[in-house]
Amino acid sequence: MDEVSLKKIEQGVRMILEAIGENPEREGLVDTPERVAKMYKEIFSGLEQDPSEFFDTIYSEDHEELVLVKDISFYSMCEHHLIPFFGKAHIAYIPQEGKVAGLSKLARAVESIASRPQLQERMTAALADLLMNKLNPLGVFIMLEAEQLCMTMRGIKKPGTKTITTGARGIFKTNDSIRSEVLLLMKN
Ligand SMILES: Nc1nc2c(ncn2[C@@H]2O[C@H](COP(=O)(O)OP(=O)(O)OP(=O)(O)O)[C@@H](O)[C@H]2O)c(=O)[nH]1
Ligand SMILES: [Zn+2]
Repeated sequence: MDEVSLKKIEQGVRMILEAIGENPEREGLVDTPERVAKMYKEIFSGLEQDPSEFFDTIYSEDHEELVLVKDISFYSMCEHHLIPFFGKAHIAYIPQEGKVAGLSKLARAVESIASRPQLQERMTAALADLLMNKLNPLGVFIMLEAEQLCMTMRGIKKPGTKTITTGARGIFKTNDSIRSEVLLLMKN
């Protein structure tokens, strides 16, 4: 995000503050537009990234069994209301042809795909498709569990509700016992 874009955000935030009846020049708020612009640059940084690059280096490892990284925490921004949804991502795949990703790259992909205006379903599918494309595994299974603040702190106001989304590809779509196994491991 360049200087011009940051200034645009600052102007927008100043207008919002005025519109809600606040004084953007008062001491506590005077630096707020600049802070918010910096914050947006950070939390939307995924828009300037291509998460597929995290999988340009893959390892050759003779492991054709399940790999599961669970409880990857994430924060994203609901694109309908621009307030956060946040929770945990669980990522499972079964490599084939010895193609294995560095484990941290799975968490980097979550971070990058979360760091843009998002919907939980799209984020889930994007992770599943990314791993299918880059690793060509036997299958991928993604689960995201999140609290959507637009449902809990405003609107219908149902604190404690959680949204769970899954994305199954390859063998996880066709083989019930492998799917059950991964679901059990994710929920334990
Ligand atoms: N499917 C899906 N819906 C989402 C997600 N995040 C927010 N929403 C929903 O997007 C919808 C937007 O509905 P609108 O009627 O356009 O907006 P609204 O008047 O603010 O709706 P309420 O939230 O019901 O007050 C709401 O039902 C939200 O719960 C998401 O990640 N996935
Ligand atoms: Zn929302």
